[in-house]
Amino acid sequence: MAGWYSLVADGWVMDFFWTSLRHHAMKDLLIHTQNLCYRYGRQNILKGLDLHIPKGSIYGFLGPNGAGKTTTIRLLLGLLHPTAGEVQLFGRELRQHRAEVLQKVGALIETPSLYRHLTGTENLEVMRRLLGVEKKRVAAVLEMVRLSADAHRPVRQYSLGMCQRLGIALALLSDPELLVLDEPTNGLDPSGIREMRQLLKDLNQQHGKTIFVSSHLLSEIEKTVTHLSILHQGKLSFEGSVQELQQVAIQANVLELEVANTLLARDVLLAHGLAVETMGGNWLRVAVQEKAEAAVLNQLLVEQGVPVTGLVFAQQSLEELFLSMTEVPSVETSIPQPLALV
Ligand SMILES: Nc1ncnc2c1ncn2[C@@H]1O[C@H](COP(=O)(O)OP(=O)(O)OP(=O)(O)O)[C@@H](O)[C@H]1O
Repeated sequence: MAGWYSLVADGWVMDFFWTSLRHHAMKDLLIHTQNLCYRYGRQNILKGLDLHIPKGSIYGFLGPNGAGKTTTIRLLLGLLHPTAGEVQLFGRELRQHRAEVLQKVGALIETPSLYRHLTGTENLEVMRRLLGVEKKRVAAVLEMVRLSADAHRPVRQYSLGMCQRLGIALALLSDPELLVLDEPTNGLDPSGIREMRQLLKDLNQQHGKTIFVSSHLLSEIEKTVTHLSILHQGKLSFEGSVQELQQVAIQANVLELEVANTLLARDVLLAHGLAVETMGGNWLRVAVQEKAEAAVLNQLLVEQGVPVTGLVFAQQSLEELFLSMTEVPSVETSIPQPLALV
């Protein structure tokens, strides 16, 4: 039986939940990667990513620090070349149509490069001239990121959240259809994070922007995104809608058992190939696929001389599911072990 971690590793999630995006009409995908691979020297960072970012979505790209999010974004923007696989933007292969497709993309990678002695307006004006866009875009993008009131203050007086919003305003100057944002909430306080979430929703819903946003925290973007993928050790462990991820969490039942002898119970369960986590007191956690397995496990433990004194189902939160998909599992391995002698 698969545990909640091996459930993902076994491809169970892929088989049952990677459906809606894979079958999205290709013309509706603003970003599509196939078997995207990247290596720094001998280190394989990305091992065959198939990303599907639908037009009109806010797509969260999740993974812990060092997972390869920035590397992926650099590949999407043509700043790095894949060691294998390809990137399509707006249905066209990036390498062959680079200039044409990238003019429809605005990007913010990590912290924006800003002239701190210049005002918000002046920073935008410098970029506006470089891009050759209309003068009225400056006021328009300041309004979009809600910086109009602070536009004439020098950037050195801006908070980190204001700097991030000015960075997004810079990315919006050319009126791109697609915004690519690398961890825009990094380092922001809770109110800055809330403002950023609202800004992304407004840009999506009121201004029609498709947004690809990376983050290492599900909780920061869970309520904002329409679709998401989870990057783990160079591969995607999930891609789909938020509702589909919730379905995975619901189906990944976790059974909590109170037993008289946790060491013996643990050995019995491990010997049957189950993923077991020791909790406080006399409690153990076991991942099961169906609720009916509770009765089977109860009987098994009793037969092996371990009375079960408590039995509760705990549903995984999305955050727990995300952690189980991206961390080295805290559960003990499900390698079968010999039964301990009573
Ligand atoms: N120029 C480089 N040369 C060698 N290795 C690199 C280089 N840039 C990144 N790496 C490595 O590639 C891996 C992925 O890095 P990347 O910055 O893409 O991850 P990330 O998911 O964006 O992480 P973070 O959230 O910490 O920025 C890391 O192990 C990193 O050390």
